[in-house]
Amino acid sequence: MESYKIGILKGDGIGPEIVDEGIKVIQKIAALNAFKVDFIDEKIGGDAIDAYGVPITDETLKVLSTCEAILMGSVGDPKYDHIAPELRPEKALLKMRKTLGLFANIRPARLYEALKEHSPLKSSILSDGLDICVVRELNGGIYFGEQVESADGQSASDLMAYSAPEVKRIAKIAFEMAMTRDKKVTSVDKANVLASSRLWRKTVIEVSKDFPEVTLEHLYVDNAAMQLIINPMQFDVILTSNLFGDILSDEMSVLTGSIGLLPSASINESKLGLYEPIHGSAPSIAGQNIANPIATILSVAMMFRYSLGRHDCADQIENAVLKVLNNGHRTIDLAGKDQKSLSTSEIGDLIAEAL
Ligand SMILES: NC(=O)c1ccc[n+]([C@@H]2O[C@H](COP(=O)([O-])OP(=O)(O)OC[C@H]3O[C@@H](n4cnc5c(N)ncnc54)[C@H](O)[C@@H]3O)[C@@H](O)[C@H]2O)c1
Ligand SMILES: CC(C)[C@H](C(=O)O)[C@@H](O)C(=O)O
Ligand SMILES: [Mg+2]
Repeated sequence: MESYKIGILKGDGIGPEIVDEGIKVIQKIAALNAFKVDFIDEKIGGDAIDAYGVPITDETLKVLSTCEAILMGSVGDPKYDHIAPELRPEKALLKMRKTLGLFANIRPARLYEALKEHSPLKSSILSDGLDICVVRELNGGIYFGEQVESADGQSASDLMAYSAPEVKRIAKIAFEMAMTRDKKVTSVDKANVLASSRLWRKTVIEVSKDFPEVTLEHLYVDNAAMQLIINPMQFDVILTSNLFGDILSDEMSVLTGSIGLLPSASINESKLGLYEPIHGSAPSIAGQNIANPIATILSVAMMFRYSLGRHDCADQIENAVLKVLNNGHRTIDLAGKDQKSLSTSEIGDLIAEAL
């Protein structure tokens, strides 16, 4: 019997609740398609700090590197806001992304017909639905540049640096993605101000020559943030750097109705992938069984598509999510004022049943 080894990182806040629903869906899919899954539970973030004193251990990273894919919930909690920067829960995520070489962060956003009224945008702006894929560079830029804090605590700096090979490899992913979609890439930078963005733009233009069928446009990030609101239909693939991609993807999630819906894949050269919702640990709703698990469940679908090569299972999961939404089932982030909301686990049950 075919079998897959999947690393599980529940993490902090709503992480354990939403990952449990992801596991529920994997178990049902495995039963339906007659394959076996070995779940390897590891700790990350505050959960690891409490157990081991560090947000991720080298042993955990080693174990994860032997998996075919990793499913993560989220990390972070205000209670760790004042510990040393190297020990923060978020540092674990950055270390894992870097150590495992997960340089390509794919963040698709789709507005489902059933959720149209949940988008803050007028229906005239969203006439044909919305289907955008952000391809975010995840191993470089300001997240990994030199950080300096003066001894007197009066100045600090973060370096935003990119090399041409780093830009090239993520640009290639974006153009390849565009070839499977509407053949348009919008590269977002700040080339009117930043040297690293000028290198970014020059390199993206070079890579575009290998993809003559793809239309390439460039936008400055400030304008891109505005264009996402006034004319989101113009976008197909958005190619951008680590920081800009982080910000624009949260903005984009709102257009689809809720940040609780958006999945992500972070992939390396050998297709090992980390799959996680784009949102965080949502501390204020943690432990109440009310978080939306759909972003996590759609991340599981991406796992089957990108790391496990099981497009059939990915389609099955995406169709089940669609069915549940079309039947009007909602967690509290999407329930109307007079509408009954379902819990995290009830939505997970319904999706598993709909498979
Ligand atoms: N990948 C990650 O693990 C990740 C991503 C972003 C933020 N964080 C961390 O999470 C913590 C909280 O950060 P934040 O508040 O800025 O962002 P957040 O994404 O956790 O929450 C933003 C808002 O969205 C809501 N929300 C998020 N996910 C939801 C879901 N599934 N269902 C319903 N509502 C949801 C929250 O309640 C909150 O109102 C911080 O420690 C931050 O560093 C972690
Ligand atoms: C928690 C944080 C390090 C992370 C990021 O900035 O990449 C998060 O916001 C995300 O979007 O995955
Ligand atoms: Mg983010």
